[in-house]
Amino acid sequence: KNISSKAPKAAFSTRAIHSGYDSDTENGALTPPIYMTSTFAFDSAEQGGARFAGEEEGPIYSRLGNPTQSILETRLADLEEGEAALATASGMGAISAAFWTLLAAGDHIVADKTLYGCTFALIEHGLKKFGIEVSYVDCCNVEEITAALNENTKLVYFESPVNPNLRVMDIQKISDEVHRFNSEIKVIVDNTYCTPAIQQPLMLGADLVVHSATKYLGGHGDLIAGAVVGDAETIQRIRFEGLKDMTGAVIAPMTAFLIMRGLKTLELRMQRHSETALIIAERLQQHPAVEVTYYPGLPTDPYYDLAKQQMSLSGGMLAFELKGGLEAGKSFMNKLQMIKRAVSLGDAETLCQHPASMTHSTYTPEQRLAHGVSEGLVRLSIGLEGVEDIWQDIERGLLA
Ligand SMILES: C/C=C(/N=C/c1c(COP(=O)(O)O)cnc(C)c1O)C(=O)O
Repeated sequence: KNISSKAPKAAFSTRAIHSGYDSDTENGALTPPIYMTSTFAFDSAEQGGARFAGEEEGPIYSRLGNPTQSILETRLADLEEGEAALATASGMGAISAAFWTLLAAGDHIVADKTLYGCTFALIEHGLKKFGIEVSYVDCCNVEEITAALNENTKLVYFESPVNPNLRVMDIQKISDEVHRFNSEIKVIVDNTYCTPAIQQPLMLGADLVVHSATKYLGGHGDLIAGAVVGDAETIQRIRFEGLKDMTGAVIAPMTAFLIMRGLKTLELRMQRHSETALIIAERLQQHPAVEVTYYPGLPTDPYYDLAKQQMSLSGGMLAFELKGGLEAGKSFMNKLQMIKRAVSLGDAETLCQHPASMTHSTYTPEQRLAHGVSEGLVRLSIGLEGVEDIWQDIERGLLA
């Protein structure tokens, strides 16, 4: 049962646990069954035809949809305050399915200058190859966005906070200004760093939200998945064009089940990640070996006020630079013992990586300079371990 449909809206954590699933329909099973099937039998030839024609509801084939996946999609749409959601095999599957569905040769998009490395690569080595124009701007400055809009602009795309440098954008202001110019332009926000537990871009005027569900939504470093959330019509188009035919980036039923398991503790985990990250950020900021610390929860952070306004918590991601630059950063990383040197983020385990040579190595050094990914930056995904254990590992690295 979608609890929220009966009473006044249930709490976020209640909906994260229950929304979209009714055990009465599944022999009382407390948790959603995993439909490990590639295809579904029809009662008759006519029923099969009716389902393909969209005249009758019901499953057809697991690339077009699967009951376990559908429960997850209902839940994600509920949590992000969208009409519908599409779960995909990866975050890049979600982003590419959206781009390929919504764009055609000759179209123009505006994107923030700093994007996750593979999103940047999708634009540079994918969209551009098919005649799509891109303007990279600093989306923290709304005037730069509106100045870049033209009659061919179809999408405005950004992450907030940004991976890896934690710049924050004013989602409401951007959405208002872009839609004032042309209400047909879709504002797409990558909400991976926050999750709906912290920030709901659709409530701030955005048209679509994308996620790497690999990260906080799954929350346990044990899957790769993605999601797009938005209005029913657009999600339907992305499902039946970008997903079904163009990317085939279909989510596995087992993965959908694991994400629903992760969602049950999402609010709890984001609270703990945020609480610990703030303590670590404050200590880093005060440490003599640290040049600069980026964390929107620090009162001294340039994005502190805006983050306070549009994010309920400050999240578990932070980044910093050491006074000795890149070499010191690498030496720091190589001294870590409990903290893992690994890309990805949002796991119970604290992870540390070097964007310039890892997640953002798709940018050339010149591009990194222009797009705001500095060579010495170290990124931390603060996990759920004890804060003193995390700090002890970090401090050991800093003493090096
Ligand atoms: C190794 C991966 C990292 N990130 C990924 C990512 C994706 C892409 O998501 P899949 O990896 O395709 O699920 C989309 N959007 C954002 C803001 C991301 O950070 C990483 O940064 O460490």
